[in-house]
Amino acid sequence: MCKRAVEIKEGNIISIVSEEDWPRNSKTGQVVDYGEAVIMPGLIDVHAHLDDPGRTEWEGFPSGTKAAAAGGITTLIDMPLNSDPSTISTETLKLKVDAAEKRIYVDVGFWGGLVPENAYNASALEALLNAGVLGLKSFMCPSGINDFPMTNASHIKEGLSVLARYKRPLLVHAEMEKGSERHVKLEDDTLDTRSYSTYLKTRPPSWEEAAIRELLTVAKDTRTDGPAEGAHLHIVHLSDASSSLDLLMEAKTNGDSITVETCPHYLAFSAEEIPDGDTRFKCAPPIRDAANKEKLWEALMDGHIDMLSSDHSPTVPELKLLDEGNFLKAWGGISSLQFVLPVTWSYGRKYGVTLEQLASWWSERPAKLAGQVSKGAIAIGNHADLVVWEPEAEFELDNDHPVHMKHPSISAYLGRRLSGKVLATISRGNLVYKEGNHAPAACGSPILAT
Ligand SMILES: NC(=O)N[C@H]1NC(=O)NC1=O
Ligand SMILES: [Zn+2]
Ligand SMILES: [Zn+2]
Repeated sequence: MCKRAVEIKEGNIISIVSEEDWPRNSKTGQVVDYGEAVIMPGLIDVHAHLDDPGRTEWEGFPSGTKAAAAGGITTLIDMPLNSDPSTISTETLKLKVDAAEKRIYVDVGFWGGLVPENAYNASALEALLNAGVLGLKSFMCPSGINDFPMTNASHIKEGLSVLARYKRPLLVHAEMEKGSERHVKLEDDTLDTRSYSTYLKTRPPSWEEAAIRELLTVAKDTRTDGPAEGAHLHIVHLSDASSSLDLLMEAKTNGDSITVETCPHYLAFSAEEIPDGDTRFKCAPPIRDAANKEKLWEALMDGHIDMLSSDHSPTVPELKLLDEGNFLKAWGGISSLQFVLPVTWSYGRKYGVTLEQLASWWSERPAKLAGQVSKGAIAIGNHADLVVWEPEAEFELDNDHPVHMKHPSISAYLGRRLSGKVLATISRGNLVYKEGNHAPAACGSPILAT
């Protein structure tokens, strides 16, 4: 690894100086020497639920962005659901932006929701895009949130045709309920609801495969000279590394404008090790078996999975039903925002993950997806969004570890030993986090597309 100095002025990177050139380039400004630590582009998490406004007892902009800053994330894009109301109109976007104002420690952009109510209303979607959402998000199965109903392929086709004019993406939660393929009947009262395998059987890989197969009937519109050229489809949180992934690889070969993310929890955990009743691990799609996890790593290392995101989807501890341990009734969602960098690094080392790959999965490609041309790389002219961290420093994620998310107790990572300690996080030149402390003021900026 080479030694470099990054020179920052007014929030931007103005030069990158090599070690030999330091003396000649010595400047009058403040110099901070981070010694042997690694300086990488700040992470960009394109998939986080901060639940603000309306469900701030679940998370919130201040706690969520403090956790992000402590984890080296300098930008996050907030999902349109789990807040109340959902972000599906210009009015509800305004509520988001107002709620973020002066309460965020890193930059925050917003996805808008594509729902049946607005899907056939091009002018409503245009208004939402004009108001600054970076793209849209929809579900192909029930979302768990009443004012965020699911979409079908025809809604998605309509959405893509509007997005094409804005060159912005549609993110899709790709699971489609196939009743006949549920391997358990939910009304069966002999089910062992504390057993993870019971839950796993309720959402088989065929649900992901069915959704992706359906999506690909409209994804071809995004090809060059297709009716939705300029639009882009992005599959969120892929868990199934078999047929679903094969379909996506084929679509890419055919020229569809399509990318896919997976999340650290699918790369760190496997079904076999999830204890009975431990609903901290419940998410959708579910964490699958160890063989699937190996295949996900292979696909990530081979470049078939494009990027990573947290899908940080917290709730209040009561709704995780940890006492009862009922996997069928507990809230589905993993709490992870602060830990994604050390988790990806710690669990990825045995696969030979490099720092360059981390920067590609967590910064460069997410920036491209979210249309952030001034972010995602340490380059002259870019925002000075940086994480300084020590890959070799190990720490125990025990009760003494400072955790900034609103409900640390529901995180499946608690109790793990991780390597990779964030020393400092710099967002647009501001030191937003340093060794356990945050900047006194919440100086992140809301990001609106123009
Ligand atoms: N509504 C919501 O956040 N759902 C998320 N939770 C989860 O585990 N998967 C999701 O899509
Ligand atoms: Zn989802
Ligand atoms: Zn999500």
